[in-house]
Amino acid sequence: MVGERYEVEVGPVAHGGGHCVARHEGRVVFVRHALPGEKVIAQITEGTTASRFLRADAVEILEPAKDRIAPPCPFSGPGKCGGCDWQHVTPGGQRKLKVQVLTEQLAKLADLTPVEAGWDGSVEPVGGKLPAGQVPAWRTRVQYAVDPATGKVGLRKHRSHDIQPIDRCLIAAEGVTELGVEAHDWPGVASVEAIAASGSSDRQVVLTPAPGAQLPLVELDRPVSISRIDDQGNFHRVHGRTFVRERAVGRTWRVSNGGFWQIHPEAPDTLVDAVMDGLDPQWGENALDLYCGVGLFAGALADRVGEDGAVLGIESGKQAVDDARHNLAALENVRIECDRVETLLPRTGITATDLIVLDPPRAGAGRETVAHLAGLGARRIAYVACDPAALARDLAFFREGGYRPVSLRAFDLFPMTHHFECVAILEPVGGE
Ligand SMILES: C[S@@+](CC[C@H](N)C(=O)[O-])C[C@H]1O[C@@H](n2cnc3c(N)ncnc32)[C@H](O)[C@@H]1O
Repeated sequence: MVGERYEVEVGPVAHGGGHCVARHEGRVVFVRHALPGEKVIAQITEGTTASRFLRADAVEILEPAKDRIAPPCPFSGPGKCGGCDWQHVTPGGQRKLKVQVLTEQLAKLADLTPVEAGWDGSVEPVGGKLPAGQVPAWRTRVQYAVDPATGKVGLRKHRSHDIQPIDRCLIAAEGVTELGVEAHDWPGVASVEAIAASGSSDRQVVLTPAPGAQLPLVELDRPVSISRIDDQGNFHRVHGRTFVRERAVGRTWRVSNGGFWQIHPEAPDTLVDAVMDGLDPQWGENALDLYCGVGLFAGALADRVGEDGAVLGIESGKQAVDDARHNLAALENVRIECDRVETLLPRTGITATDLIVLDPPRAGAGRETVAHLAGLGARRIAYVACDPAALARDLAFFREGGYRPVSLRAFDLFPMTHHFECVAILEPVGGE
């Protein structure tokens, strides 16, 4: 089957892999590099005659959609780099696809229309609208793979360990490009993560050595800190600092190796603004910041609830907790606990709070955690989500707990890919 080609009519975009749904002889085919409404030649990339569904790449476009453009990136296309899904789509067209995905996930998993979710049905562009064919350079963290045969970096192909060699990533932030990682040889290295902090000149590379190899001497085009990851996933300083300083929401944030920080430079301010607008924290209120990372939302909440209020952050990453405590050390009304939310919440003894922010990983918070949160009687809850399916599932659980979304916003914080970020504000059903 793999390698066979069929003419198909392309149906709607599907959640998750940057692909659209088509059918061949009754069987679903997930087609990448296609757009809804197109007629294409799809070449099968995965599946057998026994598979429930097939995967394919659109290798020839017979009838193009009006949102199709020539991919500006030479490394994008069938069988090439798996990093971007939608280089072949206008910026507006990409946001339309994201709108369709969110609409479908809300309907399917939460039984909500956009209006019922408090959503205006748009995915908001971030950082200004760009004309078709121009690519925003937004990725402040890029994970390169190294080809062991050549020592040159590249990016992984879609659903593959194979590497597409590259000499430039168009979505990489200027600070990452300036490091010149692509121009160097990396013998003995399995992967290179390049980080360019926003609002500071901190630059860092994190190297994963190939098994049994010695790290090479690294000389890049500008000063850079270097760390390495051992085979247990622990970070070690090689040169310079083991953290970068990011600037956002009026503060400087220490983010150590392995700690979470939003990749788009405008994401922290965009998301904090959306959460604070939605929650409208009042002086003296108590708030929870769950899955708090290095303390982004906790800091903003603490400023607003003031010394009469209190904020508790919970985060499971030990290094992120150290960073959060360091970043917010000047705020006496903030406490950060290191544990898993689902483990710690039932043990905190907290039975009520005014406000909750939760920003869980892709899997979402899940039924039990949501049920616990719904029992705390919060006036408002802000749910920050990087996966629309997990958001929709958790919104359905919140409904069981007596909460409904009163507003939902979606932000195009990962242009050229199928990813986007949402902020939902929930209130108890029945109001105040
Ligand atoms: C999407 S990030 C959000 C971080 C932070 N709110 C921010 O915007 O910078 C999710 C965070 O949750 C943490 N995490 C993952 N699973 C967790 C769990 N079960 N309990 C607590 N924290 C968890 C991760 O380490 C990560 O820092």
